[in-house]
Amino acid sequence: MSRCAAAWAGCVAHRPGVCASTARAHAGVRIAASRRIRLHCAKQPPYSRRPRHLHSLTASVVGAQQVRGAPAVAPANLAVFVSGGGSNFRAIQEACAAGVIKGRVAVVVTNAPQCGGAQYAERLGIPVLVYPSSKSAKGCTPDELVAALREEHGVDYVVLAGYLKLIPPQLVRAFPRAMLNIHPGLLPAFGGSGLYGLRVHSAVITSGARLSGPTVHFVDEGYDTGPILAQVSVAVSPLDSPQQLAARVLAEEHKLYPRCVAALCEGRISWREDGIPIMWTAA
Ligand SMILES: Nc1nc2c(c(=O)[nH]1)N[C@@H](CN(C=O)c1ccc(C(=O)N[C@@H](CCC(=O)O)C(=O)O)cc1)CN2
Ligand SMILES: NCC(=O)N[C@@H]1O[C@H](COP(=O)([O-])[O-])[C@@H](O)[C@H]1O
Repeated sequence: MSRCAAAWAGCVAHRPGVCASTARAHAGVRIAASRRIRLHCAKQPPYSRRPRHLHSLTASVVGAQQVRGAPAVAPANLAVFVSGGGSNFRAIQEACAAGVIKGRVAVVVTNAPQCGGAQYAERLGIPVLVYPSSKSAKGCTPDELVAALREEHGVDYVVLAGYLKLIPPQLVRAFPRAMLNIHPGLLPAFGGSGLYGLRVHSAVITSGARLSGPTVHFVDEGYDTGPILAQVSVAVSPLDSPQQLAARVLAEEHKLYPRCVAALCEGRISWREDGIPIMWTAA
């Protein structure tokens, strides 16, 4: 077994062999009824870099008449990164199962194989990879992780959901404008190294701020410095405990994140010339 395959086997937290890769048929699809979706069509990434599940926008002809309708595209393959309880992962998984997100969770990545998110993935039969390696768990190298996500699992988009380690530059570069994170504060405030989980809520309360809330942003090489996609505000009382504020913010996360991932999978995000993303809703 090659080092890489061995690494893949080694970095599969629960069992070797994973191969849900995707021989997804690209049935001929209908031309998008662009009039139905007010999509500000910014420059799309070059065809070769467009997510595979959006490649197959070809016309299908029924009889003599060309049929026009919403594009029937294959569901996007998602990689979800977790470190803790996994409630955001669960919200995304449930939204995929309900058809709210046109995607499927193809693989989960964690630095903590015993965490609640990884255990939930195992119960659903979703492969779990370990990144990075730690004293207690052998994981992938950055290059092995990129190869596993791209080649083994055919991942189109990466979704960080309570993941607490730095995503390496190799992975950031491999998924341009295709990797999201959710932060439990209103970036750019209350973000960056050392600010995660309850620490964010403690800092907000200590500051006396009266508003907080989740931020969904694209991921770049720094902690919480990528372009912001969406935010929701939550009232803060000076009498709040960090746990009370965390619960209110988390409830909004579970609504906001699936909406953002759905927009990403449906191509309903365009980009301002200066690199600010804009999320559009279907008409
Ligand atoms: N390249 C990127 N990687 C990650 C990002 C990102 O924006 N770019 N976001 C984080 C998630 N996050 C906030 O949303 C975050 C997570 C963790 C930390 C942090 O300070 N971590 C500690 C280690 C914590 C631990 O091991 O328990 C640290 O690095 O010292 C800050 C922000 C995910 N990755
Ligand atoms: N900076 C990263 C960070 O603090 N992420 C936060 O960790 C929690 C994970 O909960 P979950 O594991 O139940 O989804 C969520 O509140 C998420 O915003």
